[in-house]
Amino acid sequence: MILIFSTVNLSPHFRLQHQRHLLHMPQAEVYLVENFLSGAEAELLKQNLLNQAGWRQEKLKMFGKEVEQPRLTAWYADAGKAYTYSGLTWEPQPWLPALSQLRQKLEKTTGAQFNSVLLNLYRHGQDSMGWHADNEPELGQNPIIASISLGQPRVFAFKHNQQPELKLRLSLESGSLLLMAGSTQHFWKHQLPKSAKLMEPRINLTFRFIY
Ligand SMILES: O=C(O)CCC(=O)C(=O)O
Ligand SMILES: [Fe+2]
Repeated sequence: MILIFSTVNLSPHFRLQHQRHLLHMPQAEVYLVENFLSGAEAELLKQNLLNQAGWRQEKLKMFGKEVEQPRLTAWYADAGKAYTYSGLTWEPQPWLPALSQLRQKLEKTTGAQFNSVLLNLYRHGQDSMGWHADNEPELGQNPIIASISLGQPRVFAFKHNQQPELKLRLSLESGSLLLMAGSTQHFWKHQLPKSAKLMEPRINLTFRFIY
């Protein structure tokens, strides 16, 4: 089988400029751009999205019981792109102007294309996301996931699927861009753990390309 994903390649320029692969992550291609947005831009965007995004509290079926997801979510995408995630199928909302602008900036910086964005709102330290890989079939073989963080810095963790000693924790600061590419989703899982500390809200945006 030949898979061609030419439209979503990262530009060589981005690869060179942001050569900082996170330390010791074999079989992954991960980049961190700490100041993708300035502090002021990130704060403005956070307020805008807190007020304007169509936040929803989704329920999931776990062992036959309905439980609320420990975060709020919103999903924006080009028309006709539905997405199945954790057993839920999302019908996209049309892009907010602030999100279109951010997509343009991201596409210009990375050379990759994105047609959807999942927003997560972690209201406080008890909101979280469990271990998973972004490996749904509609994301293609080696997806490029661009993750932008706004507001409260939170710990983000990676662990390797087969080698438990390979793990890494980093703090995702407001305005940062974490980019996962290549074979990352095949070999690593990631999570956003709960924190016992008192925490302000954080918004995370993961831009994706849905086939
Ligand atoms: O909030 C984060 O930083 C992670 C979000 C995430 O992993 C996802 O939406 O798939
Ligand atoms: Fe993820």
